[in-house]
This record gives sequence, C-alpha cells and structure tokens, in this order.
Amino acid sequence: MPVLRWLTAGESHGPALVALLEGVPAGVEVTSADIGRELARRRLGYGRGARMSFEQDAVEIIGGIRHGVTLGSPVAVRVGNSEWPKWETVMAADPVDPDVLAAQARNAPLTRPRPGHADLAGMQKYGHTDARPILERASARETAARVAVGTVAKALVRQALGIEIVSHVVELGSVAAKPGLAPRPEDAERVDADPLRCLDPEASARMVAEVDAAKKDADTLGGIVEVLAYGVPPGLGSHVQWDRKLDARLATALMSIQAIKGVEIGDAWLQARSRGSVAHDEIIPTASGVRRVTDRAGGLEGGMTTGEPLRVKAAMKPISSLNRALSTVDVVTGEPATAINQRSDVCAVPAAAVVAEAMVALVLAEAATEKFGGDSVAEIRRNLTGYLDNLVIK
Ligand SMILES: Cc1cc2nc3c(=O)[nH]c(=O)nc-3n(C[C@H](O)[C@H](O)[C@H](O)COP(=O)(O)O)c2cc1C
Ligand SMILES: C=C(O[C@@H]1CC(C(=O)O)=C[C@@H](OP(=O)(O)O)[C@H]1O)C(=O)O
Repeated sequence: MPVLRWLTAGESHGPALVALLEGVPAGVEVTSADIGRELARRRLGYGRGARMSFEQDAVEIIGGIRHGVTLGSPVAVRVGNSEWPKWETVMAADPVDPDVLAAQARNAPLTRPRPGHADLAGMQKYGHTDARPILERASARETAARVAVGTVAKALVRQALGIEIVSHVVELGSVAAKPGLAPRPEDAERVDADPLRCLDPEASARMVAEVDAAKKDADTLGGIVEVLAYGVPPGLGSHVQWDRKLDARLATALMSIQAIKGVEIGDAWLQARSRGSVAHDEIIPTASGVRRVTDRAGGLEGGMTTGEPLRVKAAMKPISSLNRALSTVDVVTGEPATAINQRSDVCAVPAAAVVAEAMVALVLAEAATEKFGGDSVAEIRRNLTGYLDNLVIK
C-alpha cells in the first residue's frame, strides 16, 4: 500500500470538490487560510476566462487537522463551487422532473464534441450523446482540489525537510523567457506578481501581447512551465524498480494535469541533442561535500534525487474550447458541425504552473514519508538528520 495517497471527487459545476489525503504525518502546521492562499494563486494569470473573476473557492477542512496542526488521520478538504446555485437543477444528484429540466437552456444536450477536450472519447466510452456528463469531471476545475491537498504536502516537505517549491512560466505560445532563468524561493512573490508568472519582464510583456492577440482572434494558447524544488536531500525515490523511480513518478503526476502533454526532467531535450561530454553534471569534491558542477539532470539520476535542485518542466497544449470553433460532428444528426463554443480560458499556463507545484509537492511528500517514516514531523526530522549525518559519502 502506498505510504501517502490522494484522491479527488466532484464535478466542475457541482456543489463542491473534495480531496482526501491519507498518510499525512502528525504535526504539520497548516490552516484553511493557507489552502485559500494557494487556491487564490491558482486563479491568477492573464488570459483566464470570466469564471475565474466571479467564482470563489470556499475552503472547508473536514478532517485530519485540529487547531491548525495535522493529526495523522486522513486530511479531507471541501472546496465549494460558488457557481452552484446556477447549476443546482442541471447538476442535481437526485432525479429532476423532465419538464423542469427541459425548461432550462443550460440543460440542452451538448452534442458537438470539442476536438482536444475529453468530450468525444468520453461520450463513446461511457455511452452518452451529451458531452455534459464527461466535461463536468474532465474540467480542470478539479485541479482546485489537488491544490488544496498539495498545500498540505508543501507544508509537510517544508516543515519536515526544509524543501521549498517554486514554479514559473518559461514559454507561452511563441514567446520564451530568457534561457537559464530560474526562480529561487525568495523570488516566489515576484513571480506571482507578474501577470504571466514569468521571471523575465520583457518576455512577460510580449506574452501579454500574445494573449491579447489570441483573444482578438478568438483563439487560445498553451505554453511551458517549470517547477523547482530546493533543499531536496539525496536519495528520494529508487533505481531498483520501475515504479519506485522518482523521475517516472513526477512525470506521471505532471502528465495527469489536464492539457499537459509533455514532461521534461532537467534539460532532457537539450541533453538528447548534445554529446555525453557536455550533457552530464560532473562531480567535484568541495569543503561541504561532493557536488555537481551543473544541474542539467534536474536533480535526478537513476530515479533518485541527487541533492541538487529538482527541476521539471511540463508542456501545456492550447485550450481546446475556442470561440473560433473547430470542425466536429453533431453526434445526434451525424452532420458536420462546429464544436461547442462556450466561455473559456484563452490561456491557463500560469495556473497550470501552480497545479504543477502541488503535484510535485505530493510526489515529494510521498517519497519523503517512504524514506523517513511517516508518523510525525518530529520523527521524519530525526530520521532525516540521522541519515544525513551518517551518509557514507558526504
Ligand atoms: C488550469 C487549467 C485550466 C483550464 N481551462 C480550460 C478551459 O477554460 N477550457 C478548456 O477547454 N480547457 C481548459 N483546460 C484544459 C482541459 O481541461 C483539458 O484539455 C481537457 O480536460 C482534456 O484533457 P487533456 O487535454 O489532458 O487530453 C484547462 C486546464 C488547466 C490545467
Ligand atoms: C473552473 C475552472 O476552470 C475551468 C476549466 C475548464 C476546463 O474545461 O478544463 C473550463 C472552464 O470552465 P467553464 O466552462 O465553466 O467556464 C474553466 O473555467 C477552475 O480552474 O477553477
């Protein structure tokens, strides 16, 4: 059984999302205000749709935390959808009078699946001619629940191991930030203050213009985000089995985010195009122990952390709900049609970076509790200190 596990439930326009995080050690200090702050970060970013401006994330901790400290029991969080009153008939859990439903425009079947969304494959798989039952759960609204439990994971790795996780946007559409820019924990506020969560102000201005141009053309954009984790000890994850390798676990976690289609560990694409002599991180002795001269590997070798900063990137495809709707088929008439065209984000890359932080935090929290024990923060700290003090190679 995994040491730490998490699940979410809830539909985009249902009453709430819920998240359950099991295996959290006792003694992690975290409050609903902390979760609220992370959820507010997820709503940031130039190019998000109207829903982000009027919907609130109403956080309620249902279990696992008492007086701001985790108990060791499962942590359960509810994130209420303030849009619910508008949807309580369409999304009612119990049967509704068909005449009442028919009178609601919102309940009209969505029969023109969007290329790039989960609509068509989901309708085929689950046997619907209406996309509603699919898009409600496919929607990235679900990422609010991940960020809620990701906040607990972040607090755990920070308080037990001193790990700080930050993220930034490195590319948006055709605009790229200056290569090599990487935020440190002290840059986190500056990143959040930028409209695109980009560290390079000149690139950020061009990204704003790119979003404006896409919006004017009724189009959408994707991009690339990077997550960095500082203070990660060597030896999280393992080389001994495919499903213990931390690079693979990070890739799975990031790839599970809606619209993420590629993951890069360190400078993987550049490494693939380079010769071995310039692709790896040479090891040198220093007064404070062995170090790598560079961090091209993104802090991971053999499925284990090296002690260098962890660095992973995720590529997000452009949003698939376009006002300039793409060609599709009306699944009821069988005729060519234009896809469902509903209010949508033009670009959600900055928000995806915040979700990616949460997923990296959950994976690191899982790997840390595996390695250092999972009952209390004090126990993890003790075991970490014992491990670091007794490393055979320092
Ligand atoms: C933060 C975030 C916001 C998103 N917003 C939208 C949106 O407004 N409209 C849309 O069509 N897709 C949006 N997406 C992407 C879809 O949820 C995603 O493309 C869809 O669920 C299909 O899954 P796939 O792209 O992983 O194959 C968003 C994704 C993220 C991470
Ligand atoms: C609600 C969120 O994102 C939603 C993700 C999403 C999608 O298809 O993924 C579609 C949009 O929802 P709607 O169609 O209701 O406007 C986004 O607003 C959120 O991130 O909280």
